[in-house]
Amino acid sequence: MTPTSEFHISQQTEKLERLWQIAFSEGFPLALWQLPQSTEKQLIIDLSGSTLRTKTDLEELPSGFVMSPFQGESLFLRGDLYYRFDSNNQEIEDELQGNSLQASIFEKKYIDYSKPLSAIKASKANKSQTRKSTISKSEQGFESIYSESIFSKMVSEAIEVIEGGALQKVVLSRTKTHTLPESFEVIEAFQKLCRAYPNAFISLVYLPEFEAIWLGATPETLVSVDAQGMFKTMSLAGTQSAIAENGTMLSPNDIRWSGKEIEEQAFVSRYIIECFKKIRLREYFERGPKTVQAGNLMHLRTDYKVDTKAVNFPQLGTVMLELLHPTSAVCGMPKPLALEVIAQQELHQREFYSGFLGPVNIQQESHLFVNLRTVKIEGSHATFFAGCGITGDSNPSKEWFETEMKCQTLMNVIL
Ligand SMILES: C=C(O[C@H]1C=CC=C(C(=O)O)[C@@H]1O)C(=O)O
Repeated sequence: MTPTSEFHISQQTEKLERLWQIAFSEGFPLALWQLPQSTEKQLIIDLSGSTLRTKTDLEELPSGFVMSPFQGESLFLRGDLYYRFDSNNQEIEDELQGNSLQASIFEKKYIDYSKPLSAIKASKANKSQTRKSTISKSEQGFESIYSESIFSKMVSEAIEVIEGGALQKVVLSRTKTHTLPESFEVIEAFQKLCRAYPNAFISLVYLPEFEAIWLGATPETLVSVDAQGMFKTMSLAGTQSAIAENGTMLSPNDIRWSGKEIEEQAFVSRYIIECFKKIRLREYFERGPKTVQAGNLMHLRTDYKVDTKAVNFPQLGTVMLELLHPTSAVCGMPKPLALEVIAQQELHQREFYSGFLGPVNIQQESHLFVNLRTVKIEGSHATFFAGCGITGDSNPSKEWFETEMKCQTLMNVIL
């Protein structure tokens, strides 16, 4: 190998990290992700200077990345620059790249390979140090507005509403904030999640206007439409640990579900079928429920599929997205009352937790996921979000423990 090609290879493996650091310090919104069961990482950088707020219309939007809060308008990150990297972080350069001129202008302007990556990281650390001072004081370790007794009281009050008869299910959530270790690096954390959870959608999104980075490993597809026009969604609910008491990993066949968990997941399936009924769509394929593993957890999942070409319904993705979100995997049934109970009971704003996110119109595909198993990073603080489905048969301390396990999915890997 010649010294020049060695230099090229080291440039290539560092490129992902350099692009992230540069876009972050210059204040460009950007998103990095790995689709489930793929080893390819994709990155887009929005150079427009302001993030667009828009309805997620899959027929109208150009290539980009959608980040939607639980309630309110979605943000759209334009894919001005688009990169793909293989499992060794080597850039994949082929005809799909499509923006080579803009990319080379950007890279010439901002990337200085004579400056070691460590120096760029150090200047970035100084920036986030400045941000840190704007965040409320925190003890070392962890803090939360929720204690087990506060959360259990919320769950008990929700059960009382359910017993009153008007509400069938509600998903209540909580947060938990930690100080990040000194050695914490977002790209490294992202890579760790990619390795730990190959079946999840792993994402890292920087939103300068919120001064926050969102990192996540969600197991739940909300709406996906592939290049062949195949629409997919899923009903995911019911949670158990995937780890036995002796510390060994369980297999899905070892799991037995209680009536409460079966009912909780059936509510989500029924909700999806109601959405199909609203648009008089009968030609959907349904498979499940089956037990699936999501990292340290097991869930019950039913998959739904529609061939939009066969039913001549190209806008199905957009129409279903509008009907589905928020599903009763994150909200409840009936939806309006569940939203009221969430607003009354929860002490935090959900922000982007339990919203949806994902690439839109990239290589003629759109893949939107429910933003679960997610953490918001602001300066040196990480806020974890987790929720659980409450039905009439819920037990408050079990629900607390369930949210604890859901926070662990990310905490185990990044803290
Ligand atoms: C609301 C969350 O999970 C949903 C998805 C799977 C299982 C769930 C449950 O068992 O409650 C939730 O519906 C979360 O992870 O914060």
